[in-house]
Amino acid sequence: MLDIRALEIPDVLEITPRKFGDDRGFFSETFQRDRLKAGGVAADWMQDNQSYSAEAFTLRGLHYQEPPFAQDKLVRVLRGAILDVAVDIRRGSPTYGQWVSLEVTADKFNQILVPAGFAHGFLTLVPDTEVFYKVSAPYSGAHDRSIRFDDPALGIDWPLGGRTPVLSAKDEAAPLLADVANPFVFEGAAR
Ligand SMILES: Cc1cn([C@H]2C[C@H](O)[C@@H](COP(=O)(O)OP(=O)(O)O[C@H]3O[C@@H](C)C(=O)[C@@H](O)[C@H]3O)O2)c(=O)[nH]c1=O
Repeated sequence: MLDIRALEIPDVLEITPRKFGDDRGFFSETFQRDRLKAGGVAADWMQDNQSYSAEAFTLRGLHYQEPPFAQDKLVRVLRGAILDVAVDIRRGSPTYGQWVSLEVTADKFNQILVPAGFAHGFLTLVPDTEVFYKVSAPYSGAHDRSIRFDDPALGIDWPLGGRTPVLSAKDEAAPLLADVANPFVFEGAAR
């Protein structure tokens, strides 16, 4: 069993797998291909990624890979909590340049599905946060792109409370959406 909920941009989904609790703890099928497929999420999952961020207010993003290495991403949190953000960068999309966010946490046990054609990033809300995600295409450094997390054209409301986030050198130097090569074109809603 799987709870699937469309977010404000309906190609972005919150997915919550069933959790079976008992005296020992719990059990859950955190990924089940056919059940996801039945819910409209048919990706050829290719690679699993895990990242650990030591500090709260670590911001990774906004990232995407250009075709033919564009990735759907299915993101969950093993430890800690993040605010996950997806930005629609599909030219011609009715929601082009708009973003959605979702708190994804180990406690909520939820996941977010971010399709290809979206730039993706997250902010850790607590220290020692571990994120685990499946992607539908392998990593290609030559196709990897970043957009500035604070691009004024996007106006993402990161809950930083005036703090400067911990960023990689790559993300620190990232260009604005208007200045990146962006080959994505809207071809209708994914589901
Ligand atoms: C993403 C990735 C990175 N790497 C290497 C490249 C680099 O030396 C090191 C760290 O890479 P990054 O700084 O890009 O890691 P990070 O900033 O965590 O990048 C990730 O951010 C989130 C928001 C995403 O959406 C992911 O797709 C990915 O872009 O790991 C791989 O070998 N395979 C991969 O799939």
